[in-house]
Amino acid sequence: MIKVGIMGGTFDPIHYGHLLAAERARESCGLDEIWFIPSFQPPLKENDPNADVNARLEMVYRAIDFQPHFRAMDIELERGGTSYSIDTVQALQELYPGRAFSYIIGSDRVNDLPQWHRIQELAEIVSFIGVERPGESIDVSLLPSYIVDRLTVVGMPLVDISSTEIRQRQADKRSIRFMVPEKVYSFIRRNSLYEKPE
Ligand SMILES: Nc1ncnc2c1ncn2[C@@H]1O[C@H](COP(=O)(O)OP(=O)(O)OP(=O)(O)O)[C@@H](O)[C@H]1O
Ligand SMILES: O=C(O)c1ccc[n+]([C@@H]2O[C@H](COP(=O)([O-])O)[C@@H](O)[C@H]2O)c1
Repeated sequence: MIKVGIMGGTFDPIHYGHLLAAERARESCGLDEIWFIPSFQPPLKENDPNADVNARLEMVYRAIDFQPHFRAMDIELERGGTSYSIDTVQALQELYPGRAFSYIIGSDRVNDLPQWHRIQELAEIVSFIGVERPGESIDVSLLPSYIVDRLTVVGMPLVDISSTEIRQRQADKRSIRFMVPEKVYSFIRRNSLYEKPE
């Protein structure tokens, strides 16, 4: 079985927190590949993404350029609608047999796993790899056993970067350099993403 880690996200924009989470999950869990999958419409977020789908996908491509184990997939962007993970994983299983899928998620998303759509079915077909991020610790005592049994928490240095902060900094004309890979930085700047209208 080829072991695939799914790194799903809004990626509005992708940043070093996402990339390090994916790399540490790959190393700790012996994953063969990481598939970055931008959501069309993230299920539990109140606001719509700011940048359009093409820009978010392009930034993912730029961020993972030349990384041998990383690839990007537009399956959720093509499907449209709310990007439920159960739909994505079921489609991937049909399209790519012979793979074992794990879902890589930060601590904020680990804690809200019980609210995910058809979570019991999802937990039967994927395992979860959790990474800590600042602001919210993984609390397994609050999770049902069908999730805890399928969850591996891997270590990573806390990276205090969020896409929200990057968008806010860009709107305020503060620096976002070194929060994102250089090729993402130049794309954001060249296309004036996240800037406030004058
Ligand atoms: N700094 C980080 N460290 C570890 N995991 C992260 C980090 N930032 C995001 N993640 C995880 O990556 C996945 C996708 O995150 P997402 O694209 O929503 O980024 P975000 O920075 O949380 O965005 P926003 O600030 O817009 O909510 C989620 O599972 C999230 O928990
Ligand atoms: O399927 C769900 O109900 C569900 C609920 C919340 C998040 N997810 C997925 O988790 C990933 C991270 O979500 P987000 O909102 O932090 O960008 C992304 O792939 C989402 O589609 C999925």
